[in-house]
Formats: sequence, structure tokens, C-alpha cells
Amino acid sequence: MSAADELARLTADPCVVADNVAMKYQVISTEEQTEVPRFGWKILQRFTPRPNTVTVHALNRLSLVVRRGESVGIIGRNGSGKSTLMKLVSGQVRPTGGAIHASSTPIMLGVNAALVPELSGDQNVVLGCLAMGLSRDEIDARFDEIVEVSGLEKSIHLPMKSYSSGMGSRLRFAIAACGNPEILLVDEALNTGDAQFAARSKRRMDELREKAGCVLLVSHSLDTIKDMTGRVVWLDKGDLIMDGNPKDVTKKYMEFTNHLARGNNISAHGLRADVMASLEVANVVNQRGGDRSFTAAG
Ligand SMILES: Nc1ncnc2c1ncn2[C@@H]1O[C@H](COP(=O)(O)OP(=O)(O)OP(=O)(O)O)[C@@H](O)[C@H]1O
Repeated sequence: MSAADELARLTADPCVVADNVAMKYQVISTEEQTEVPRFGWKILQRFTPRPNTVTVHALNRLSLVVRRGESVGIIGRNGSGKSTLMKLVSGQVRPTGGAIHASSTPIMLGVNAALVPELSGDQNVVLGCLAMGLSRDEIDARFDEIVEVSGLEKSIHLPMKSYSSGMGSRLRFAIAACGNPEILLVDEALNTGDAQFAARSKRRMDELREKAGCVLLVSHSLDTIKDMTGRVVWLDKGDLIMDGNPKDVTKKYMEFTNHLARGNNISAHGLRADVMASLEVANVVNQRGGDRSFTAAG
């Protein structure tokens, strides 16, 4: 058993485990397939994808263990699989390979809090909290704190449809974070806030971590990632490239994107291959199901 296997086995009570997980999407392309198999085409037809169906490999097989108390940032270029990983963890989509295990229901910021634009911020606080399973007494007890975290002040009494996108995101964050979720997933939403909100949301995320929860944060802002997380995962074209401390991972990622920006594709891909080759893969062994498990269908 490798050191990585042993580490994963010994990891006490992880919050989220991605066990050799993969995700492929089947999409319809308008591009026509010109090559029609002529010989034995009836047999080939059974094994050939339909002419205009394309398989997108959003995530190639990857394993990841997120422990209690960790705040993990996920970075990568557009289309690298970050949101797909979050959707898999939240259970919005099922993996096409492997399994995701979570110790409790992950709360995806901005998705679980289904708010109504016509209602005011304070009415939406009640609605969002009820949707997360809080009782009226719990909502009353936490109401002021939610408004404080949102930073909306008097605007909390205005209809949500009058909010800027940043104000809406702040309210959703405040609601999602108030339920003290054990697993909080944040996809980009924090970038829309101003500096004051960044400080407040960081404080709230730190509190969540201290309460033995974990946070997964997707962002294109490397400053947000460095400020808010203690570990960073770099994805590229569905591959897990690097997993380590924020300073090292963001540095390598920036070197990679700088090479690409200058058109040095060979250097960029050399760097990618070198970094990926030294990645220690967490092979997950003896994994219990957890409270919530999403395994590949079929
Ligand atoms: N519902 C879907 N159907 C088909 N393909 C999808 C779907 N969602 C994502 N993809 C594809 O999967 C790949 C990964 O997408 P994903 O949204 O996870 O990337 P991302 O890293 O979050 O990108 P971004 O930084 O642009 O938000 C992309 O090639 C994308 O086109």
C-alpha cells in the first residue's frame, strides 16, 4: 500500500471524498459526420456513437479527500471542470464513473437558497432559511447575524429584484452560511462583493471551518483563493494537476497561464506535465458510504 493509500485510509472522518470520479456529458453537435462506415455498417452502427452526439470529458478519473476544518480552493482555466466537480459534490449531477461520498448534505451557495425576486431581502431570509430546514425560532435567533453578514443594512427591506448582482450574491451567501452547513460549496459568488464584504465573508468562512465544517471555493480570482483558503486544487481539461498550499499552486498556475498568454504552448504543456507527474494521488480505500453518496449510474 502506497503512502497516499495509507494517508487516505487513516484520514479520520473526512467531509468529502471523491473516489476515482469521472464525468462525461453527451451533447448534440450540429457538425455533421461525413464518414459513413461502408463495410459491415449494421454491426458497426451498434458501437458507433450517433452521428451528431459528442462526448465531453468534463472530469477524468480523479480522487480527492477533503478533511474536516479544511477550506479548499479550486482553480483552473475556463472549462477545466471546476463547476462540474462542485455539482458532483452537491449531488446536482451523478458521476459517470467512481463515487462521491459526503458526511452530510453539502450546501451549494446560491442554488439551495431559492429566493423570490419580488419579495424583500428580509422576507427572502425567512424563505431561504425555511428551505434549509431551520425552524422559525432558529431563524429569529439568527436573523440579525444574517443581515449583518450580508452587509445590506436598510436595503434588506427592499425587493430583491432591485438589488445589484453583488447584493444578491451577498444575501445568498449570508443565508447559505447561516445554517452552519458542515459542507459549504461556493462557486464564484464571492467575487461580486466589495472589499468590506470580502472581509465579512472570510470571517464567516473561518467560523464555519472552526466549527469542524469544510468549504470548497471555486474562483478565478487568485487573490480571493489565497485569502480564503488553506489548500488549493488546480484542474485543467478535466485533470487534477496539482494539490497543495495556496502559494505554491497559484504560483505554478500563474506560470502556466503566463506561458499560454505569451504563446509558449510547449513550455506551458511541459510545466503541466511535470507538475502532474509529481502529484501524489489519493487512492481512496475502505471508504464508507457516508450520509450521502453519489455513485456512477449503471
Ligand atoms: N451540462 C453540460 N452539458 C454538456 N457539457 C457540459 C455541461 N456542463 C459543462 N460541460 C462541459 O464540461 C467541461 C467542464 O465545464 P465546467 O463548467 O465544469 O468548467 P469550469 O472549470 O467550471 O469552467 P468556467 O471557469 O468557465 O466556469 C466544459 O468542456 C463544458 O463545456
